[in-house]
Amino acid sequence: MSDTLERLAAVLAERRDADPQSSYVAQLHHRGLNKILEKVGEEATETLLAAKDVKADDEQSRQALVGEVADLWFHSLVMLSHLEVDHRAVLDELARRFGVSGLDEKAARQPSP
Ligand SMILES: N=c1c2ncn([C@@H]3O[C@H](COP(=O)(O)OP(=O)(O)OP(=O)(O)O)[C@@H](O)[C@H]3O)c2ncn1[C@@H]1O[C@H](COP(=O)(O)O)[C@@H](O)[C@H]1O
Repeated sequence: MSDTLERLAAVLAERRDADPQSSYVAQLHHRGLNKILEKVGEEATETLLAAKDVKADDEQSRQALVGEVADLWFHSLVMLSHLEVDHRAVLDELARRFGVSGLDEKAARQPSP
């Protein structure tokens, strides 16, 4: 997965200066942050709707969710690239959190009564 992310992130970076007529990603960069955020929001909503439709014995509904999450991850990567935030910082943050229980992390954040 990480290799695919690396390769995709490299393409997204190249597209920052590409011709919007010939590339969807260049078109998004050209249209600007608001358009990119609109797409992220749209894909997040489509992900929620697809997730609600998943049925255990229905492979088609599971694949539909996979497709929507791929759209969401893709547009989130375009957003990071547009803002020049290195996607590896997100991977590093997940690695930093690895093994730290969400419950323990939350308890450490809350002031004791
Ligand atoms: N992974 C993707 C990818 N996933 C989804 N999409 C596009 O994202 C869009 C999804 O938006 P919608 O379904 O809402 O489609 P739409 O209604 O046409 O979108 P809007 O008119 O609202 O903008 C579609 O056009 C998809 O083709 C992607 N476009 C590109 N990539 C990757 O990015 C690379 C560079 O793409 P280009 O910049 O187009 O060469 C490609 O080689 C791929 O690896």
